[in-house]
Amino acid sequence: MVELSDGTVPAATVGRLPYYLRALRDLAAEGVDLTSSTELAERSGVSSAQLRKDLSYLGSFGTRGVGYDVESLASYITVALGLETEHRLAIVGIGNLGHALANYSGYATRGFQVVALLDASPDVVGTRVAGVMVEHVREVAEVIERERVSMVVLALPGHGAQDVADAVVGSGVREILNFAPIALQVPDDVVVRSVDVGGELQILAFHAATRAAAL
Ligand SMILES: NC(=O)c1ccc[n+]([C@@H]2O[C@H](COP(=O)([O-])OP(=O)(O)OC[C@H]3O[C@@H](n4cnc5c(N)ncnc54)[C@H](O)[C@@H]3O)[C@@H](O)[C@H]2O)c1
Repeated sequence: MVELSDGTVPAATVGRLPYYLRALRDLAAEGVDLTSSTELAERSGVSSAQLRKDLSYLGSFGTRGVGYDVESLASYITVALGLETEHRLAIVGIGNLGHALANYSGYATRGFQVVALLDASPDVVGTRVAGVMVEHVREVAEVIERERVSMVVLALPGHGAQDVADAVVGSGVREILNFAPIALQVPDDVVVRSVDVGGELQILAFHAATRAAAL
């Protein structure tokens, strides 16, 4: 039994596990049964020392001179990440971003299913996106209960996001992926992961500026 939630596994390690899992699944799809830390690290975009350290937090894996068993390590990480049971997602805010997220086809293979879409606009409510009917955000609590939603993605403007987050948390959801440009206030037992493409691009711009300054 792996316990990732008790703080014994560093957050940065947890953040890299999905990359290891994806690399392992690619290897399995290619018919590879055994892999080395060098190969798995290379495919995951980390050093092999980092990979070995990360995996050491989860337990003891691999046989010296033989490598890692692809299937069993993938299963172990799948369990560690809580992906052996499917997570049911709701997306709130079905504009440009919400449409793109709803239509993303990669959820199923990674343990997720989009079961509910919500918006506030009459232009969108009642339409179907990726096969799911968009419902009004005022019904978010009922929808979460009916569809047994376990995670919510917020893709609405910043000004409405806190109210929606409060309703979502009030309905029992403890994991939120936030694209709205605000820092959400949530209780301590709620995990919010915020995505900021603009911020990531600014970091790349910093590296570009640093490289240019060094020339
Ligand atoms: N974090 C990132 O990297 C990133 C990237 C792109 C967009 N965004 C943010 O994501 C949000 C959506 O962007 P977009 O381009 O899809 O905008 P958009 O205007 O196309 O869509 C926003 C949608 O949210 C709906 N909405 C507004 N208030 C709502 C409420 N209270 N409850 C439910 N739905 C509501 C609108 O009706 C609309 O359909 C914006 O806040 C934007 O800043 C973030």
